[in-house]
Amino acid sequence: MNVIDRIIENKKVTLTQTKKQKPLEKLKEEAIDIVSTKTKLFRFQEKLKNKTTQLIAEYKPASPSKGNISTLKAEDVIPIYDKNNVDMMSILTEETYFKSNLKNFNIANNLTNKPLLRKDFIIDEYMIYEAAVNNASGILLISGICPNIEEYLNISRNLGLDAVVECHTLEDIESVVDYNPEIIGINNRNLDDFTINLKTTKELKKYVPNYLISESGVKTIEDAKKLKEYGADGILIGTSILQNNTEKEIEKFIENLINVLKK
Ligand SMILES: O=C(O)c1ccccc1NCC(=O)[C@H](O)[C@H](O)COP(=O)(O)O
Repeated sequence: MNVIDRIIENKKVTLTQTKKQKPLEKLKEEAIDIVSTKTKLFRFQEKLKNKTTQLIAEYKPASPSKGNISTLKAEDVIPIYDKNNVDMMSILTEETYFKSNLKNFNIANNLTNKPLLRKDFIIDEYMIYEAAVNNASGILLISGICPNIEEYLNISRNLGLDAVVECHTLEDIESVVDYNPEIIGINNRNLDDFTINLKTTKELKKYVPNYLISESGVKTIEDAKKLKEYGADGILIGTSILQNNTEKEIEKFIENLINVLKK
């Protein structure tokens, strides 16, 4: 079994337990209540309308491809992202391989007003309602992993959540384009072998009908500049930000990223 299959199997088990504590119908009611009081919906799209490339900084303490990345806690990292003016944030909520969780998502929500993406492997509508209840602005739906992109896109839209539909190949895009996804995330990382190729964004840009977020594999400021030149509306970066050891180094890296993306 490869890592992705193991993540999904694991998620099925934890979801069964979570649903016992709070059944879907109850969660749906809570989500609908919360959404009805929200003044701002679809905040990712709102940001992506900007002419400059948006920086989405990710909180990701570990990953299957890198192992442990950072020992910094969400409460240390989110204020650094917030005060250094990243545009949006992505918070991993997968526990086993990425060592983060919904608790970190809530910590982030308490420490910033910026739009937050719930980054996880969404395999059940339950997880979308959970994102809404936890005040997410967006969720990730991965082509080839999400069981029903069309239905889940519609659930997200009804909840005022932006769905980033992640694709890695032209076939992935072709399989979702008829559902008119507002945002496509082009993953530069191949999830079968974890190799990175930033040109994936360049090659697939012309097939993306609306907004494009380029995900993964930015190591240097030069890499971010390239993705901007390829036409990304937003760039999602995790590892290379968090591999910096000190607050000062993280700040400097973000400042340099923003300088190239906002030029
Ligand atoms: O990052 C991984 O190793 C990984 C492995 C398997 C599935 C997903 C994975 N990453 C999820 C992501 O989408 C990235 O965290 C995100 O795009 C940021 O990437 P990076 O800047 O390379 O950390």
